[in-house]
Amino acid sequence: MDTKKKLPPTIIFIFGGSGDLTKRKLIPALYNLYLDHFMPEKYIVVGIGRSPVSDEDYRSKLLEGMEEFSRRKDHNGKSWPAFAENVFYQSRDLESDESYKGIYEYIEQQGKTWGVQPNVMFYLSVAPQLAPVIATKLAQHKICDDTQHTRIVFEKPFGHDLQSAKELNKLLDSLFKEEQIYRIDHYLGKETVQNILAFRFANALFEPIWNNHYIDHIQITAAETIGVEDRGGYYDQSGALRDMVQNHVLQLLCMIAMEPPTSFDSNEIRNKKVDVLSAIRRINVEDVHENAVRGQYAAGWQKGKEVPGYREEKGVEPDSPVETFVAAKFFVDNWRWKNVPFYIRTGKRLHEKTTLVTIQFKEAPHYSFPAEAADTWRPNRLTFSIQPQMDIRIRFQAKRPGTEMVLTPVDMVFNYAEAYEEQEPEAYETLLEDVIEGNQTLFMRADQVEAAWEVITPILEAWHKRAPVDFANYSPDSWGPEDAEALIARDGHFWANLPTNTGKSGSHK
Ligand SMILES: NC(=O)C1=CN([C@@H]2O[C@H](COP(=O)(O)OP(=O)(O)OC[C@H]3O[C@@H](n4cnc5c(N)ncnc54)[C@H](OP(=O)(O)O)[C@@H]3O)[C@@H](O)[C@H]2O)C=CC1
Ligand SMILES: O=C1O[C@H](COP(=O)(O)O)[C@@H](O)[C@H](O)[C@H]1O
Repeated sequence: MDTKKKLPPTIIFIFGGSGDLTKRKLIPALYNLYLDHFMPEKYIVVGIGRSPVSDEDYRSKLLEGMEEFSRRKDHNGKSWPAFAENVFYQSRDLESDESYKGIYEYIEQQGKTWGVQPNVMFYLSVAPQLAPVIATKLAQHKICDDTQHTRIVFEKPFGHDLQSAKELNKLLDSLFKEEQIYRIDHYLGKETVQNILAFRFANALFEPIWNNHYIDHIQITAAETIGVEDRGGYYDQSGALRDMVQNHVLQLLCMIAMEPPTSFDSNEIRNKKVDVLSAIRRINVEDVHENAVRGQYAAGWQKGKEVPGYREEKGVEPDSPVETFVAAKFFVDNWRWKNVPFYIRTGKRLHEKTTLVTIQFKEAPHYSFPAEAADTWRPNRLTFSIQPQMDIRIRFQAKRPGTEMVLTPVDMVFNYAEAYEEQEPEAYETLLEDVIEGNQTLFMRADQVEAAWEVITPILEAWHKRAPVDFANYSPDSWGPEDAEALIARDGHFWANLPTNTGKSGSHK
């Protein structure tokens, strides 16, 4: 069978088709979907930007680096040239009405050629300030009507703060149906993130202990080694709290903390996540310094390479107060999670690229072993290693081989690469496939976005009021500022990293 599902003919407009995200993520994802037979039989991809580029040059530019980003080489008779035949470029200014007349006519014409009204996806891969302009013009020109035929995809950031997110949601609500709107959080498309739900809700084993009776605390780490690269202009208006915590980190928290859904219906899942976000205790602005820490990377060395400090990056103000690191402590005020701290940290130019969710269980209630047997006794720990290492591991005590009773912590590991031959899809592949098929489960609903903004608003306010202290306060290749260690150490814990013997069962520090 050539296509897994019979999908209607589809036109995919990528607004911002000449941009970075399109080249690095969107086109490789669409190409991989095509290779895997997940694209509709009839499709057209139209990149739109202002730069004048011919179709041929556009395709050549997209192909540069494709080897690096595409998972697979040509197979099953499918190839880049055959895919690219249906990829076009149009030079249009998306602030001008003329452009939308042209887009309208293009869709009409293509519908006639195919003999059917096509599904149309508009992917807004443009700067966020263009989003309301484009949405308004799409509606004014009756291009994005309120039928299921048209879908509109919004990249992050969705709003700059609670107020602007509300305004954008209000505008979109006045123009489109919620079923047409896809707000992307690419972490939700990651295979290992989706597997948190499978792990929790497809297995009966863990649910009875998934609560404050057995869980001591939870940690979420989303660490990156890169700096802001060429996105300094954007990042300096954003910072780590907006860029990572408001969306990706809080969504991970929701996956861990949500109640079991009654079905896999997209609204049911999203309702359960909104419940978590609404239950997160709002930190008083005056108490933010006790619950949240910020940092900014200094100049220094990383993996043998000299790297600039944040304030020396292109597009960044030389006295920028913007944070490149955040650590915070949250509580989810409900029956399940009462008094269980959720520690989160994220930052750039850290020691390792790693995204980890760690569930730390409480200590065994009674040590029946002799004290000398258990000097490295550790409480049980479950770790979801999201990336780049992809595994789920459970730490437990085992007897070390020998005549003496000596206990050491070991890991039982489920490793994706060892368990499955198939290569996992990139997040954008999963998400684009869902938009093509009209499945909103992995996309943010309006109330979800607003609830997440509400969680971070007190921190934004407190940091806006108080000048940052001691910036730049952490070195490249470190784990962030010392205050982040203090935040968790005050509660008698320390940040968890993956054991160095990653991927194999073995002893655990
Ligand atoms: N790049 C990344 O890694 C990530 C990006 N994002 C988000 O994705 C979006 C796009 O980011 P990115 O690709 O990096 O941005 P770029 O700056 O690389 O690209 C912006 C695109 O917008 C086009 N554009 C700008 N103004 C107009 C206009 N008036 N009319 C038509 N086209 C216009 C540009 O075309 P031209 O220059 O030809 O006019 C270009 O194609 C942003 O919202 C960003 O926050 C989210 C996560 C990661
Ligand atoms: O959304 C964003 O995510 C990336 C990190 O994504 P990952 O999939 O590589 O973990 C981050 O670098 C970027 O600043 C942020 O906008």
